[in-house]
Amino acid sequence: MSDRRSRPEMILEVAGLTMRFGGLTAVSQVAFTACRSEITAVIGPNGAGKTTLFNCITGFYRPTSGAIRLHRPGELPVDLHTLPGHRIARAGVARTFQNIRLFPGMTALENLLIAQHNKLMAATGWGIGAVLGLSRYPKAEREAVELAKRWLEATNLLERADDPAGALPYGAQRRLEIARAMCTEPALLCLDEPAAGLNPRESEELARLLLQIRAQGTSILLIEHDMGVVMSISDKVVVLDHGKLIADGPPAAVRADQKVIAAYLGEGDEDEDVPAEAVE
Ligand SMILES: Nc1ncnc2c1ncn2[C@@H]1O[C@H](COP(=O)(O)OP(=O)(O)OP(=O)(O)O)[C@@H](O)[C@H]1O
Repeated sequence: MSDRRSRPEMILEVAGLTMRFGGLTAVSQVAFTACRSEITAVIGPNGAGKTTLFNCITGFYRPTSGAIRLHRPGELPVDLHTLPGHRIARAGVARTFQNIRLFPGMTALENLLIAQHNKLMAATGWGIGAVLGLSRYPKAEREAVELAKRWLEATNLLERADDPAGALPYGAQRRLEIARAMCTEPALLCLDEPAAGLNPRESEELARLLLQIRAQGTSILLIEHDMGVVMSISDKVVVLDHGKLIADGPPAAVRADQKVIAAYLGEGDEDEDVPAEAVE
């Protein structure tokens, strides 16, 4: 009998993924893998299909064809391409968005507790346990607050725990979004342009945070235009151009790839050139 357990090193497998919008093929036959406890970056010029790929992985779009599988150690692979978004989140995939989507009127701490709503509801036995006086809620609530505080500390936001999320500076809101995603204790954290709008100091702080998240065992899939961040922290870089995968490998190899250079030069956007200084 064949052993269908996941290979230990792989967390995400994308195979023959295609997404069409009417006559437009935004993602075409894309295939790559992301490894456990690694940072995998997805880069490419504007319109290359990065966000569409992310939306397929996180369940916002149902791909036209192909497969996306989550491999967790010792478990059967999960076919993410067949699941709705909330089931994908429950399977262990968390995401942040290009545009910040916090609850601005709630405090930073409350935003992190909301992220743990499912866990807290389960602790009440979805209400039934509470009626019977069997609720494990107080303990679960204490643990949820502990976890939230741990991530507020990791993101340097502990002092702002009671401030409304909407009152935080932009860079702090970006970090809070990551903290919120981490409070769901994901196996795979998907980040859509987390460095967008950050100043160089904030980008460095973000890079350190992502390395810390990787060090504690969470795998990261990252769409990012900031090549300084991508090249300095990624274990692997996947490059899309016009919906197709054109390169896939370690940062230094990808940066030297002629197809990648041509794709970025073709775009004529100085900001997005793959910078020489970003590669050690
Ligand atoms: N919902 C949609 N309906 C129709 N076309 C779409 C939709 N979403 C994306 N597209 C098209 O698919 C292509 C890929 O877009 P996508 O946003 O995935 O690229 P991207 O690499 O994320 O770009 P950027 O770096 O500018 O964010 C583009 O031509 C875009 O116009």
